[in-house]
Amino acid sequence: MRATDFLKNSAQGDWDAVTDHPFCKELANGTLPLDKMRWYLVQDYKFIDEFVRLLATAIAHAPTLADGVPMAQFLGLVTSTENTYFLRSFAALEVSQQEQNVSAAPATRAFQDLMTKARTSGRYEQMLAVLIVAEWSYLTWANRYKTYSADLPFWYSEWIDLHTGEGFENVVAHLRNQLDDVWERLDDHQQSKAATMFQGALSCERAFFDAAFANK
Ligand SMILES: Cc1ncc(CN)c(N)n1
Repeated sequence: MRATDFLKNSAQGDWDAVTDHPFCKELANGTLPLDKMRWYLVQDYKFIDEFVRLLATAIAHAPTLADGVPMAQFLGLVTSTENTYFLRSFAALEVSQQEQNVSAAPATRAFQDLMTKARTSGRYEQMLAVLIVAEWSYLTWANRYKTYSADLPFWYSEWIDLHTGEGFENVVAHLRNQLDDVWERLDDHQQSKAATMFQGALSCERAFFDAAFANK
């Protein structure tokens, strides 16, 4: 079995909760209350700040240029198309700079701390474990909803678009292949640390959606 399938299976309850969350269902059918989306966008932009640092560090730890290039291209997308999606959504939903400047919520802080831990671990497999959870879980939920209605507002529809499609499928496949490849060369201790990082990230994803759905 692939290491990444083994890791997912080891946290199936959280995986199912994240990839079939009511927050995503309401986002996709356009019934998500705008205040919940505003909360999510403000807090997720804080998530992105630390995510970009983690991805950049993983690129620096990639064994070869060929291993790093797909991640570098993805970093380019996150810091261009995805970044402007946030800025356009803040403007359209009238989220002022002051509202964007609120502190990170506990669920956001916990996720930032986990990403910082992975980033400063010096261990490629731990960085990959967090990146894989973040992108594979989003690909899985977003794939459920890619045939959304044509009148869905862009702040909902483009969030699905950013997490579906061939390019994003390839990013997730690449990240998974990277971890699957290094896994067999890790000792038990290193595998266990990476598994803890994977499970911790999934638990953070679940808490983040729960907090956004409860709007707190
Ligand atoms: C919390 C969270 N997790 C994952 C993603 C995927 N890009 C995100 N934007 N935010």
